Parts: sequence; structure tokens; C-alpha cells
Amino acid sequence: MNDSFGARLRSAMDERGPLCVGIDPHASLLASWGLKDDIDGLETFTRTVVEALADTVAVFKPQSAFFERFGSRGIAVLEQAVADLRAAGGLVVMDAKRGDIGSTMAAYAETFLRPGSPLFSDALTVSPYLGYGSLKPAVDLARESGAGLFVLALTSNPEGAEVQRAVREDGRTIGATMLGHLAEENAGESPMGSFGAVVGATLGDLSSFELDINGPLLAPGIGAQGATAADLPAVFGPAVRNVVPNVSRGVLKEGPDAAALRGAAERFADEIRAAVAV
Ligand SMILES: O=c1ccn([C@@H]2O[C@H](COP(=O)(O)O)[C@@H](O)[C@H]2O)c(=O)[nH]1
Repeated sequence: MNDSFGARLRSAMDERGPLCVGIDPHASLLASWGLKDDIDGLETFTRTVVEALADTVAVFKPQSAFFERFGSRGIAVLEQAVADLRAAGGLVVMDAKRGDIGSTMAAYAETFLRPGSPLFSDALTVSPYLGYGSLKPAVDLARESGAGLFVLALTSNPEGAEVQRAVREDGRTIGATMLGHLAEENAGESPMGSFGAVVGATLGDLSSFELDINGPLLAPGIGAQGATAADLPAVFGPAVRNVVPNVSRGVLKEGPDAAALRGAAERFADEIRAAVAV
């Protein structure tokens, strides 16, 4: 890969729009699609989403947890989905939220960020709560591989504030500190850097945070968690141009009909485009 993740993401957003569709095969969704909560149900669900959306949506975010719960066969379904999505021109952000001491983080990085690895993805979500520096092996390998990271900074769930809004001795919150680290990683990059933050679309006015990190902001929370596309400008301000809004259940609940899935993704994409253009 010649281009960095940030460059590939900017092109994909320009060509296909900024929507990220999450692939979260909840047991309740398998049931509502008339599928069994087993490996065949998982495989049919995943293949249906991939076939319906892979050639039109810019970014996909498979939620690893829903595949891991089926063990090695679930991981095989995830591997196939990653390969098929990427072959169709979609970018894959693996939502595995890995985080550990550096020596173990290096192994997670090899799993998701080393080209040729079965789960190699365009980007990986990571947790910095063992200290931002513990992510260094992933940062280094992402740079080498042309991949990206999304670091949990201000998550969409209300419980996140206990940690992320805690104030350090220097007066900065933990969330702001993570955003600061990412701005340093992305300094000087064009059209934007490859080191993004996860910032929930549910969080209301974030003008007290420096969201302009010259990198992407992955924004979950639209749809099932109650945020809407129309909320994006008020939440993100001028940084909205770098926002990649994620919708998982809001799209997936329209399946299994492929046209209905495509219709839902198009509606969200149109709403986002309209909101971001204001
Ligand atoms: O702060 C965060 C970080 C990650 N997520 C993940 O995004 C999707 C959201 O799914 P919806 O069905 O659209 O609510 C899911 O995979 C979460 O694990 C998040 O919601 N918030």
C-alpha cells in the first residue's frame, strides 16, 4: 500500500461519503432476520451485509466481539468479511478495542496491522487506558504498514465520562490528553493523518475540546444510541469535516432484504451529507 490510511480514508469519504456501517451481528438481529444464533446464521448475516453494501459504503466497522463469541469459526467468518470488503474497495476499521502493556500490544498490532496477517485491517480501534505510550507498537506498525488507529478518547456511552473527563494535575482531562497525543501523531500530514479518535456523536457540545487533530474522528452513536446526523455540526463544530459517523443497528435492523439495507445506508448517508454541508 502506497498511500497512508489517512489519505485513503479521505479519498473514500470524497468518493462514497463519510458513512461507516458497523457490522454487529447481535443475537437479536440474527433472530429478527429469521436466522439461527449459530455459525451458519452468522455467516449468512455477514455475507448479506457485505454483498449489499461493500461497493457503495466508504467504511465498515466489524465489531469483533460478535464474531469472537463463535470461536475459531466466527473468526473465519470475520476474516472472509474483511477480505471481501477490502476487495470491493471498502475500508475496514476493525473494532476490537485492543489495549495492553507494550509487549503484548505488539502482538495485537501484528494481528491487525501487519499486511498479510489474516485479520489485517485498514485501521484498528485501541484503548489507551494502560497509558497512551503503551500503544507505541501499534502506532509504529500502523505507520510502517500504511494502516491507521482509532483511539478511544470520548466514548459514546455515559459511563465513559468517569474516566475520560477526569482531570489531571495539569488541569487537562484524560480525553483532551488523548486528543493532544493524536494531534502530535498527525502533525504535518496531508490530507490528514492516520491516527484518529473515537468521539461519540451522543455527547452534545464538545467545544471545550480541541477536536481538530488533523485526523479522523470516528463517531458512533447515531441510530440505536439516540444521536442523529443532524446533531453532528453542534457536537463537532468545524472538525465535522473529518468525522466518520458510524451506524450499526440503525442500518442492520432493515435486513435481511439487500435493497432495504442499501436504502437504509443511503438514507443515513444523505442525512449525514446534508448535515455536514451546512
Ligand atoms: O464510544 C464508542 C465506541 C465504540 N462503539 C461501538 O460502535 C458500535 C455502535 O453500534 P450501534 O448499533 O450503532 O449503537 C458498536 O459496535 C459499539 O461497540 C460505540 O458504540 N461507542
